[in-house]
Amino acid sequence: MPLLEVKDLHIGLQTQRGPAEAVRGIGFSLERSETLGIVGESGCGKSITVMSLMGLLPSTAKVGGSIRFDGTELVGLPEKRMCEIRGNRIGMIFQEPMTALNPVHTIARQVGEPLRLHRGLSKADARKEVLALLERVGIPDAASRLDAYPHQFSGGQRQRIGIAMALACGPDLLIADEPTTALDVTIQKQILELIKSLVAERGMALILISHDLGVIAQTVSKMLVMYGGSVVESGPTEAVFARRAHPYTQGLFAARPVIGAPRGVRLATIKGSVPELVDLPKGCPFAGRCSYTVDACMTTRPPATMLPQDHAVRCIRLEEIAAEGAIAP
Ligand SMILES: Nc1ncnc2c1ncn2[C@@H]1O[C@H](COP(=O)(O)OP(=O)(O)OP(=O)(O)O)[C@@H](O)[C@H]1O
Repeated sequence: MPLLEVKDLHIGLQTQRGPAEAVRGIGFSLERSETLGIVGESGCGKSITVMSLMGLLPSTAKVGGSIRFDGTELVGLPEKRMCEIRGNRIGMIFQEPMTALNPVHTIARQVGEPLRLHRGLSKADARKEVLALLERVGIPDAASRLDAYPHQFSGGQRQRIGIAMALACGPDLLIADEPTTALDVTIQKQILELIKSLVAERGMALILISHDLGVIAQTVSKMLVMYGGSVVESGPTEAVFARRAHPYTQGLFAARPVIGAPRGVRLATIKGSVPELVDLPKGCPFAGRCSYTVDACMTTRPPATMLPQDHAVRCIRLEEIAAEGAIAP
């Protein structure tokens, strides 16, 4: 049984322009200790997807389909039972560490809180455990800083504290939503290395959201490419990187910054912008921006075509695009 199995997940949200589907029938699964990346432009539904795994969607959201975590169905799970899973079996690291940290509580209190809540540890035992965690995530001189407040730490250190909090109860699944985006470039690498080493050391499964394809390549073994609330391509990271079968994936690769590119060379961008949820076409979500679009793309939801190695692509023009030699080697 996989640790996590998501099937036909739909998430409806109330937007300013009325109700809209932010996630439109996605599926994936994750074994214990497996690592999965989610890529896609801003607004394509990555955060909403992982928020649904944590039971943290707005109360007006409508969720359909199934999210099975270690045998328990999370869709429709009462909040009390969801609380037993969130922060205990599933830990989350946020883009902005202050999302997880409370400015008015000491580090010892807040990192220790999940330990007291879920593990029933005494204050003194939680404090000992917090010290060990802070030392593991690389907070210098942690023993003398247990009673400090978040603002007394740098941005990188706050993210380390956020990681300690997410790990406190030894979760089976760690979710990291753009965990390095808000940090200085030099710190980004260190935080990513820390996450990777902790995931390997503790045998946790990982879901990493990143817009950085380099980070995805270095960190996860399989990946989803999302667009307009759908998964347009998925598979082992190596296979997706090698073939880039969907026109949207090709666009993402073409638009990525290349280290060492001559100055003044402009990056390619994907023409057009992400459509608003209420304006998504009935068929392929990318149809409005894709240079291969034909009429059928606007009306038909593309079924998944399976390529070797469990690599799936949702594009009805896959064969023509391959025949035109448009696929990058
Ligand atoms: N609470 C909300 N109410 C209404 N619409 C929302 C809400 N949260 C997100 N959305 C919309 O849902 C869509 C998906 O958002 P989501 O945050 O999941 O995208 P994302 O791919 O994670 O982008 P980003 O990288 O910017 O976080 C967007 O169109 C967004 O505007």
